[in-house]
Amino acid sequence: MKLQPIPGPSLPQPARRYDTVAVIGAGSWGTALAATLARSGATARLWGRDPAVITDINRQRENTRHLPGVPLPEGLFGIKEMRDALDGADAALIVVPSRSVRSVARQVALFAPKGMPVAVCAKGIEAETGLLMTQVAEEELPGHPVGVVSGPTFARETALNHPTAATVAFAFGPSDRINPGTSPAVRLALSLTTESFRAYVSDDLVGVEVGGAVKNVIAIACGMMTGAGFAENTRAALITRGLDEMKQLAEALGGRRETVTGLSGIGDLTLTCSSPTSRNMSLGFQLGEGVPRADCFDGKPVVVEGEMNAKSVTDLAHRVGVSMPICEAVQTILRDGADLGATFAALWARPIESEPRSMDLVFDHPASAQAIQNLAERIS
Ligand SMILES: NC(=O)C1=CN([C@@H]2O[C@H](COP(=O)(O)OP(=O)(O)OC[C@H]3O[C@@H](n4cnc5c(N)ncnc54)[C@H](OP(=O)(O)O)[C@@H]3O)[C@@H](O)[C@H]2O)C=CC1
Ligand SMILES: O=C(CO)COP(=O)(O)O
Repeated sequence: MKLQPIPGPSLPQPARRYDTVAVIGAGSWGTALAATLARSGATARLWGRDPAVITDINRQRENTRHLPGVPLPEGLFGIKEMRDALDGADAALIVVPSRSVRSVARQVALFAPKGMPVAVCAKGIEAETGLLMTQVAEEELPGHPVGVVSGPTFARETALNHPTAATVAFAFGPSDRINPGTSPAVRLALSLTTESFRAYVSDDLVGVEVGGAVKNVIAIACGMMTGAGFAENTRAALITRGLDEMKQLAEALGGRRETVTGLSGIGDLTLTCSSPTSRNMSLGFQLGEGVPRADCFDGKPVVVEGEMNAKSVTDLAHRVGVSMPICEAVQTILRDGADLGATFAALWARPIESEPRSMDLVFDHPASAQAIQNLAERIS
């Protein structure tokens, strides 16, 4: 008698990294991610809009404009034409400032074959629409799985191979649940894994992205109060209450609370609020010291996402009925020109609230106008 194979459940397939990844945006973070991909054994095609930067990357093995002093590994190739970067690639990362994500995703759609996974690595919310970055990319890239890479990752440290961890999030469809090894999240996480870069996988895009957008605004607040001369108590209060604002917004938009306590939430919030390496913290610090905006960073243009996103974050919070008083304070100072000292004094003098918010208790207290005035003077 001849034995027939018994049909059974298909075995999960092993995970395989992407061999070739296009990195669209040759700034500091795009270069650091391309270096990580190349170190993990993938071919990293790094596209930038400025041919001089690309020439430097290929000739000097260094991005002298955005990441000077960091040697770039083999396997990383600077590419001048976006079409060439995307042609035959297995996946793409979009790594430009949030305000440019829509226009860049539109260009990517011209050259990326349908089905190619695209991860957005910018941190922000679109000003005009209130959409998260992956929602913007999804509008421009129909037919592509769209995800996000986010976490506590200063570009220079990542590029210098310091131990670093981040989250890669894509939606998991039914086939991804049966075969997670073939899902874009797992494959991209593998493609980024090196001896020093550790990637976690998630399916909560909203939770991950809200963390990245809100932490920058809170970091500006921390910088402002540090620059004004206050210290650790103040910063810890802002980080903790900032985390609460992040959590409320993420949940209101359908994200998960536990994502906010992960790398892309509290991880990135702590990093960004703790170090002058952060451009957001640093802007806040200079403003807190009284430096006029035009003179911050010695007048050089610097990407400060929290400054660009304070309004989009608070507008979105209004729309979904979430109270975000710290983000609101930053927004009023940056965008409406409110006085920094008076705004923070008013923030501190708000009615007594419950922690957790779910107790839903609010009590007025007799903070006199004089007390608020006193604190405002100490801050200014
Ligand atoms: N730096 C970091 O540590 C990290 C940054 N991020 C996020 O990454 C995103 C990018 O920031 P980052 O790399 O730091 O910024 P950088 O200022 O270092 O680089 C920005 C890059 O984007 C390019 N760019 C801007 N607009 C366009 C456009 N319309 N088309 C094509 N290219 C464009 C710039 O080109 P050009 O040089 O020609 O102006 C530059 O190469 C931000 O959202 C940031 O929050 C996330 C994690 C870590
Ligand atoms: O997002 C970052 C680290 O995770 C970079 O922070 P800054 O943009 O404030 O420098």
